[in-house]
Amino acid sequence: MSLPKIKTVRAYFAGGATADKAAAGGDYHDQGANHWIDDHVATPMSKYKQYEQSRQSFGINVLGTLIVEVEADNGQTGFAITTGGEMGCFIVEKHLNRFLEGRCVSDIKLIHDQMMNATLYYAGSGGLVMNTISCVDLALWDLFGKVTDLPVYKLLGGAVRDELQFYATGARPDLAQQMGFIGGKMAVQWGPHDGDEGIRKEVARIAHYRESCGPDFWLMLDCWMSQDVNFATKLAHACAPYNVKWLEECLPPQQFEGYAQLKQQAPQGMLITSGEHHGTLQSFRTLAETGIDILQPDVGWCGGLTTLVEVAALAKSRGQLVVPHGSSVYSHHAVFTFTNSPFSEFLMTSPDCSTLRPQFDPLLINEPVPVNGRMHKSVLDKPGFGVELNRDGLKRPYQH
Ligand SMILES: C[C@H](O)[C@H](O)[C@@H](O)[C@@H](O)C(=O)O
Ligand SMILES: [Mg+2]
Repeated sequence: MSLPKIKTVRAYFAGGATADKAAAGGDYHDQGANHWIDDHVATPMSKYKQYEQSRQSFGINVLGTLIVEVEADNGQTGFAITTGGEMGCFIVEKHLNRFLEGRCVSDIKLIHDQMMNATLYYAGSGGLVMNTISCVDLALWDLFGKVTDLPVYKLLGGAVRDELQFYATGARPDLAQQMGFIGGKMAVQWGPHDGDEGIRKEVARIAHYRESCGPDFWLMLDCWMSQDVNFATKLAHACAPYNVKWLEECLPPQQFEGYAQLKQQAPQGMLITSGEHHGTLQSFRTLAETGIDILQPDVGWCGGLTTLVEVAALAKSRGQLVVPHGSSVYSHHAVFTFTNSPFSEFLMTSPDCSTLRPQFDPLLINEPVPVNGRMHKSVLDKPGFGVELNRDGLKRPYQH
């Protein structure tokens, strides 16, 4: 089978700080008003009163969505979206394009290695540049699937299970349970600056949902880098009587020693997890060595599908789980092929968690959502990642 070459790459953005209104999509924090995802979620900025109520107030949604489209010389195209916006467009069109154009559509790993090494001098181990590289990598996998007429999960070696089960992230674990999810993860709302009263408030909320959801429904807390080891340890022990399954991302990404300490100090049986804001295989190796239980890379932020596959193998070698941060079809295809990913995340993007809105709505056409908390592999049986791009309102700020 002679494969086409890559003719060009184009980068667009939607939403973000230069847009006149919230646009959601890949930057799913870029929501309108009165949305659970921006309602007093604890963050490292919460100690500053003016930034305590809303993450948008400190700029969580300034980047907006980056859309990368790769066109082959036979006219077929692949695309992907992530958090990255206009600045990501510059990196794609003015730097990364040189590693793609002229290459065979199957040269995904070579292109990935060159993008990672060529940006080392300004990328560090995560953030905008890693998001951008991830988006290019995902677009290349989508194109490869379109050209070979295969879904990405089959390109990766095929499914190890017929059905995937999901927990839901949102403000209403009770509604998630009614929708058939296996668990509900809530965003922590209080942090170290709130002291023991903050812990009491978190525990009261957990106690309420334990009461309404019964003894076995999974309840988790997502701490979004907002804590220190002492607060996280105290919160973990205070929540233990309510069978909280895991505490997630208690500390900033670089505090590897803190994660190791927290894992040691956490109650027996409670899982400690992190990873969504880590990038590069090397960072995940260091994170895995802290001994935490679940690695949670975001495939649109960690280095792409090429990196996610490597992280999953690393975790598997250590008996650790890899449960990617919610990233819709971009992680579903991978998770179906990982033996150490027994479940995955569905992130509620409806404002009150009462409906199953696709995570990257409105940018992905035919974006699937779990039915009764599950998804059969056949849902993904379309070429590439199986979604099409809604081009309304996209802007291409740079050409090359
Ligand atoms: C709910 C959390 O605060 C984040 O908004 C969420 O995107 C992420 O941490 C998650 O695990 O879903
Ligand atoms: Mg999280």
